Order: sequence, then structure tokens, then C-alpha cells
Amino acid sequence: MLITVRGELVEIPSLTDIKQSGKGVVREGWVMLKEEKVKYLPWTKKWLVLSHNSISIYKNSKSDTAQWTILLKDIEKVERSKSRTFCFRVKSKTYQSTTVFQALEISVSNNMDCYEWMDAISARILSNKVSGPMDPKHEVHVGVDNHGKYIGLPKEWSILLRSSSAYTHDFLEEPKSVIQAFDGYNEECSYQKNSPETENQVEMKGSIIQYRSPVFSPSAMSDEASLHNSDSTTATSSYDDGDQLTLNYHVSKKISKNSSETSLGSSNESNALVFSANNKIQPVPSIPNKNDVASNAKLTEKQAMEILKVSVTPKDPNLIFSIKHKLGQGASGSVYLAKVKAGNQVYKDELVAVKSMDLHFQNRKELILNEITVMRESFHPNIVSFLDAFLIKDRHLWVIMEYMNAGSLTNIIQQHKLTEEHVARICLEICKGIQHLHARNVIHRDIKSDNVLLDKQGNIKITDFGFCARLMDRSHKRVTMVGTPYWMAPEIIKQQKYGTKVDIWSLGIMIIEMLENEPPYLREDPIKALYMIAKTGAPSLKKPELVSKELHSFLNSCLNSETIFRATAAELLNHTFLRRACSPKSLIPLISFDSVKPHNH
Ligand SMILES: Nc1ncnc2c1ncn2[C@@H]1O[C@H](COP(=O)(O)OP(=O)(O)OP(=O)(O)O)[C@@H](O)[C@H]1O
Repeated sequence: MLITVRGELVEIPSLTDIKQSGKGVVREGWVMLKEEKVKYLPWTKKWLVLSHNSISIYKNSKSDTAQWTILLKDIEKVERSKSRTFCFRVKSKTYQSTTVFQALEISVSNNMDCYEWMDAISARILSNKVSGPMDPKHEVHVGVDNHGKYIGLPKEWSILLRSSSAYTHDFLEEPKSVIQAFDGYNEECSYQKNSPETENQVEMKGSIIQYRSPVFSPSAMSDEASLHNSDSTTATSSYDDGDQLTLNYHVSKKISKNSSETSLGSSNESNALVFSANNKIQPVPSIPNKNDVASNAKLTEKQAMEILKVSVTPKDPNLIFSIKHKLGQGASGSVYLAKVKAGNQVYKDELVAVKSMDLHFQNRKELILNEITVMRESFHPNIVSFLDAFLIKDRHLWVIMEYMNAGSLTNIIQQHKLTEEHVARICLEICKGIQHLHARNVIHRDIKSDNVLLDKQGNIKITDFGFCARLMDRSHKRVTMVGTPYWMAPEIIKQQKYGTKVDIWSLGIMIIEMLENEPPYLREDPIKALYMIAKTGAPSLKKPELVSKELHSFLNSCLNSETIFRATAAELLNHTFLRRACSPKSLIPLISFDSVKPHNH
């Protein structure tokens, strides 16, 4: 079908075409909708279909011809709306032409459905803004010529380096260190395109530049919606209040070592980092091999799904929990605050945190298994407890965790000046959690303030086990480059064999965060930060004179480039500095602020 959009003829495929095309339907279901400006028009029930490049409105699920199609590239933003319960607004870019609507209000059956529609549309809007190359292949061999210049750098790396302050005399003086940091990125390139997340990224064996999925602020509704048929979920859920939602794009660049390892079933390890918009970097998970996860087998996607299916509780979580609002957005999904519905005796807490992941958009399902397995097995007062997991329609995985009602240590660091007694308490609790993991030969690999959560009683716990690795035994070492660059130990960056002590280095960096509000080199480009860590080793404090001897000594025990001289968690627990720890109660003034405001990006 041809329609006119801003004077241009645009071909709109029929629903049969969309379904038969390789990309297919991303999401479809019944909605109530109306055009915002046209007040007198009633809400009408329509069949909404999201494809990779458009949203189409059909009379019902059997109609083949769209009544209306909106190209995603014409959408300016997606935000929560208070016009109706479980409602969101799709706002088009302002055009002169009257052929394009200004804003569509879409109401669905429950809060989660609303978020999932918004997330799905937003991810697609982003992927329509950034399109990656299709299927190029080439060999990349990086080297240094006689004049000290790089030769053979992948184009993406050149761009990154050129746009990076790292491409200055520092790097030009020591290109070998740069190459050492990038070592392993020199294999055959391949590009992947298959999910909102991967579609937003150019991926090759040497690097992935990823534009991360949009992040929403939390929900804004007030009462239970009347249920109308939605294909997306069948049960109702109730929610509490919240604020207006707006859509933001968090752009991130992701770098991984071996994209071949991203294919499921590979037992190799991957080097993966996400460079996020605020110059923080998040890791892209490595494919677990036989030492990761509990499983000793190479997992295909199908096998991972089979294991997931038997690992979850076979119930509809919507009948047990009501979603209140969004707490935050992670790389693999969104985290919501949820209330356990009345009459449920299974969960002792009234409030829980729900991490919801759309498996359709997860091409590394083993990592989710990794997270669930380690959390489930790591029951400890300093590790966020796993409570349950559910799978909705074999697609939406809900991981239920204990709710940490004071948010992350990052929030606290940003709002308060911590005393050494506070720092000692936090280190003591985190060391206990790390020791518990290390005693089980588990390396967390992503210790940082973002992954330390607190509650209002002053309890401190480690979370985010997506990147952890299990060693065969304590003498076993790994080489995978996983972590968040600013917190990464030099041996990981240099691709040397490493063990549990990488977590101790990251703890040292987290102490610097607590003292100076941010880790060293945060203001540098991630690539330069990697280089600086590899080159400099232990970073210096900005104002060492303000720090006690005990804390200096503790920090030095963590931040020793020579791993044999770096302390173990057990050794740190005996360090005199930790004897200065304040009581958990003394942390309460730090968390009395509204630290867990609904997610508001
Ligand atoms: N148990 C919890 N209680 C309270 N807030 C939580 C809990 N778990 C996560 N959050 C919050 O939700 C947000 C996203 O968490 P998540 O673990 O998904 O983030 P991430 O580590 O960035 O993502 P990913 O694990 O997908 O890479 C964070 O801001 C975190 O503080």
C-alpha cells in the first residue's frame, strides 16, 4: 500500500508482508488509542503492530491493511501520559504537513505492558536512527610502522581514537602500549544485526560500537485499568503513583574482543565493554564457558532456553506481584519495584525488585543463566538475594530479588562526603561478600559503587552477577577481558591470566570513588583510561595528605599491580583499617535522603 507522508509516497507493507519478512513483527496487541489533539474523538480499540521501522494500526488482528502507519524515524519521543491508565504518548516530530499526527495516546492493559511497549518502540526508534553496515568481512592487523604510526587500525578504532583525547602525544609516544591494550582485537570482522540491542551496534571481532537502548523514567499512574485484550500479557497488575515519563537516549559504545564468541554455543571467552554516555563504561558480558555458570556444557540458545524454562517457577508473576514503578534501567532489562499481592505467603518481604528482561532481545541467554545461578547459589548477608524467577510466554523473564530501598552506593557518594569510618564499614561489608564469592571460586569482575546496593537499615550488598566467572579451582586463571574499564585491574587490560584478585583491585578503585567521588581517569576517554591503567598501575590519590595511614595501607593492599602482593579478601578482613568501621546505624544519615526516587532519566 502507498501512503503520502509529508508529500512523499511511502510504501507500507501489509501485515502479511511484515510477518513474512525476515524482520517480522516486534510486538503486537490490542490497545485503546486516540489522537491527542482531537479531543472530541473517542478512544477506540485497535490492533497495534510494531515492526522494525514502523508502528501500524489495524482494525483487528485479522486485518491485513493498516489504517494508519507511523514511520519510527518520524517519532520524536515516547513518554508516559496521564490521559488514561496505563497510557503512553507517541509524539511525532513537528512537521508542516497535516498528514502526520502530532501525538498519539495509547493505552494498554497493565503497567508492565505499558513499559514494554514503550521500551520496544524506543529501542526501535534508536535502531532506526543508527544503522550498521551489513555483512562486511575483513582481516584486521594492527601494528606500528617505522615512524611510530599505527597501521591497520580498524576504521572504527581510528574514529574512536581520533575523537578521543587519547589520540594525543601520550598515545603517539607509546603506541605499543595502546596496541597491548587492544591486543586481541585483530581478528576477522563480522557484523551482526538481530535485536534492538545488537541492531544498534556495529559489532566486529575487534570492537562493538553500540548505541544503547533508550532509558525511561518511571511510571505515572494511579489506579487499576479496566482490562482490555492485550496479546502481550494476560493478567492485570496494579501500581502506585509516579511521575511523568520522558524518553532519553543513552548512547554507549561497546567494545568486545571476539564477536565470534557472541554466537551461542561458543565456549570461548569474550572481551566486552560498554562505553556509556556519561563516560562510564559497562561490560558486555562474556560468553560463559565451562568454567562459567554451573553448567559444564557448551550451551546453544535452545539449550539455554530449556535450562531457563526448568529453572523458573511455572506461574504467572502478574498474579503474585503488582508493579509499582521503575527503579532503573540496565543493559539487559529494566528493574521495577513491585509489591507482593495480598494473601501471598511465599515471600517474606512486602516489596521486591523485579528485573524484567525480554529474551527476544537477548542473544546471550547464558549470561542470564550465569546471573541467576550465581545469585541463587550465593546466599549471604552481603549479596543481594535472589528470590525467584518466572518466564512469561517463553519470552519475558522476571528475576525477583530482594529490594534494596536505599539505592546504590553511587547515589550516596554523589550526595555525601564519607568519613573514613563510613568507608571502613562499607569496605568491611563488601570484603565479606567478596570473600564469600572467592571461597566458592567465583570472581565478580564488576565490583564498583553502582553494583553495591544499600537498604535503609544500613545493610550493604553486592549485586549484578551477569559478568562473574567461576574458576575450576583457586589456582585456575582466566584471560577474558571483562569489567568496567575505570575499575579494571591492569592484568585484565594487559590480557594476562588473572584470578580472584581482580575484584580486590576494583574494591581499591571503589575506595577512591568514596574518597574522591569518582574513579581515577573518569574524565578521560575509556580507551585512554585503559591505557593509563595499563601504563601507570596503581593510581595516586588527588589529596593523599587527607587520608590516614591505615587507609593508605588498606588502599595499597588493594591497588598493587603485582597480584602476588595484592591482598586477598580474607587478608583485608584482618586489616587494622577495618577496625575503624562505624556501626551500620551510622550509615543511616547518609541514606535518609530520597535515594530511591523513581527512575528519572
Ligand atoms: N535489588 C534491587 N533493589 C533496588 N534497586 C535495584 C535492585 N537491583 C537493581 N536495582 C537498580 O536498578 C538499576 C538497574 O539495575 P541492573 O542490575 O539491571 O543494572 P545494570 O547492572 O546496569 O544492568 P545489567 O545487569 O543488565 O548489565 C540500577 O540503578 C540499580 O540500582
